[in-house]
Amino acid sequence: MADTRQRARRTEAAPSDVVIFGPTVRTTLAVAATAAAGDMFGLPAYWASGAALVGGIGTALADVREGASPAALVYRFSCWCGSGAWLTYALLDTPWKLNTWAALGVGALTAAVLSRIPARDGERIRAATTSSALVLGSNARLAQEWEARIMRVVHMRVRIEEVQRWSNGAGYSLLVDLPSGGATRDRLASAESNLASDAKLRNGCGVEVTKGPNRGSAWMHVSTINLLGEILDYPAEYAPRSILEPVYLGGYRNGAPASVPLRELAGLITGQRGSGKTSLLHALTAGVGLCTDTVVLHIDLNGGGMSQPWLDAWLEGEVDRPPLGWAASNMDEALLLSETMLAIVKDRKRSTRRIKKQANASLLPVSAALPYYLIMVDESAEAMSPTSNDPRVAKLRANLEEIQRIGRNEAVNVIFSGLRATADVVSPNVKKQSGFRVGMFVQDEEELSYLFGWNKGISLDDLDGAGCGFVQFDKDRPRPFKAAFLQPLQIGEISTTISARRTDFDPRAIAVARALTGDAFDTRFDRMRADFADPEDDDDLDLLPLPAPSAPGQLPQSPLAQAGGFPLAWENPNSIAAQATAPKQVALSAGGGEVPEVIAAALAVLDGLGDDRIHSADLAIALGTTMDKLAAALRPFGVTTLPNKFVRNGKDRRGYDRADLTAAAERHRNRGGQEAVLVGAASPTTPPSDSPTPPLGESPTPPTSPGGP
Ligand SMILES: Nc1ncnc2c1ncn2[C@@H]1O[C@H](COP(=O)(O)OP(=O)(O)OP(=O)(O)O)[C@@H](O)[C@H]1O
Repeated sequence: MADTRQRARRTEAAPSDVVIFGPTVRTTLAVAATAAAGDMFGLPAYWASGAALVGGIGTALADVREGASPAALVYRFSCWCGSGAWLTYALLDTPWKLNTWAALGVGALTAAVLSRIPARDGERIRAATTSSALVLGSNARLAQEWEARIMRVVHMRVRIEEVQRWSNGAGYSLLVDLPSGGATRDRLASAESNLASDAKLRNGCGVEVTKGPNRGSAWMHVSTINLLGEILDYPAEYAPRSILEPVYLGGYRNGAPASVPLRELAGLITGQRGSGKTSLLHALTAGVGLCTDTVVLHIDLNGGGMSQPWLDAWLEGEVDRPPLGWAASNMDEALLLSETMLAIVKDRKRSTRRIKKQANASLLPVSAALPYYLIMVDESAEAMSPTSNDPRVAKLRANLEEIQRIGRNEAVNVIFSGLRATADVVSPNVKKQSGFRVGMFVQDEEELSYLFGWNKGISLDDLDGAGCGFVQFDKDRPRPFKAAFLQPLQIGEISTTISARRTDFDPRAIAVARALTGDAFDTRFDRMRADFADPEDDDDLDLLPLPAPSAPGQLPQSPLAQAGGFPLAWENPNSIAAQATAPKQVALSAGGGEVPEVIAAALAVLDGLGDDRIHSADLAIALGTTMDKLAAALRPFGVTTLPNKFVRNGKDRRGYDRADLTAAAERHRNRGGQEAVLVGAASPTTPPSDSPTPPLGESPTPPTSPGGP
């Protein structure tokens, strides 16, 4: 179909005979007229040779600059030499002889016949463009400009076969035909950065070279508007899917979705602190968790930050089970998890032979009844460091590496995430086994080289701060991308969706786990609850400072919008308009005065929403705290969640009622702030009643910037 279209365009654009022969006839008449006039006025013959030589050299230089093909260059130079030679001869003798005019006629005919050679140069570029006359002109110019640029920078005489403008307006792609003689795509790719600088692209924009339709061709993607500086919201569309489909990570510069085929590819994610690794792990947890044939397991030995937001709704009793099949936040639990999963992989190798045979598949067919397990390991240094002296670390590392090595077919996969790809964080084996690699933003280009190898031509200038990175699949070149961003409120939403519909460990895996661990497998959720829940008896909770809601001016502004209303243009992987899921911005109503700050803030949130009820998760997010802490802060004032769930935004959950909050404020006023005094007395850190209380979520010292420019 595409071929047919292209052929049709070529036919449309083919120059007519009039177009080809016209210039030849005009040039011949001009040469004849010059000869006649020169003869009449006695013009010396050397003027003719000199003018022809200068004209020939000038045309050849212009052709080289514009990247004309060698054949076209030789043709045009020969035309100048032929005309010059004839004119010189005619002026030396006389043009008024039959043989002399006949020689000019033969020369003109030869030139006309061969004139298709240079015409083909323009033809192929015109053929590559769309039918719009306006676009045709600019695309042809663009093609010529890049042919000349590649000649100048890479010394390759390429042909641009096709120009495709991106529908989001942020750049274009060029189909490059490499010259014969063994020129490789890699040579072109290694000059990506040089080409971007020659083209004077804006900061954050760049050139990317990817595979073309054959080995002698390449696609060159040129971004002219920096989409990586934009926030890309995770799509608010949670339809059930399968791990056999690629999992959505974010977007490439041209707005196309960046997705990873995780059924068979193990992964490694690196990036300095604050680069957006955890956010990317959230996107992966969401993408894999929403599949109906998967179970996600987390290991995070550095405080469990990766798992916490996913477990909050379950810890608050909003759902009956966690969205994660297992989450380990300490070494003992991680060891138990890794040993269990290793035993499951080994058992699957034996027990699933018949299933594979029946399905006539070499790869284990996964389903809700026989799920795929993904183990995600955050902060790998704690879990995996080959230089650690702790024998438990060595054991955990050995287990996870073995699972990664042998678990592909059996559908048990591992993704590691760490600060660096150096041997002190992950062993070289993990790097080798990981067919899916991500290098998030770093300050030092060397860090990317540890992961992707040296001399890959990738440059930090291609990235634009936290959330940006390079992604590589197998041996493909690393490509810049922007990870999709999940706000805590959206994690809460997705976690309840996953909890409600995810599959569970298959019966055979449960039997293996029980045989290995005894009760420990069945009681893992109890331990998770103990590890991840907030302490119940924290008397300071009601004194938590209230958050200062961000004013709209503090929200990140789209540079595209600033630049003149250019529409934000990330393609939605599900072709469904993504909805922004940022927490609602609310203004604190005045009059906290005698009313406890937490009650005043909750009422302000309801005012902002224009509603009388709010789900606990939504209120906690709006106040920048957890549901546990919020419940504990409201309890002393007699405010608890309503006994029954209610529906908001299509979700049926528990939450708070405005009437309870107003009644609490009233009671508090009438009692002269008695509850606060009682609660506050428990803590020596209680501020005096007349000192201004900092807002909930705001720390006494301002948090430092998360790194990255
Ligand atoms: N995809 C993204 N889009 C926009 N901003 C992002 C994105 N990812 C991260 N950020 C910003 O960067 C901050 C740090 O992100 P994150 O916590 O994921 O980094 P990290 O690499 O895991 O850091 P650490 O190692 O310290 O935990 C976030 O709070 C957010 O402000």
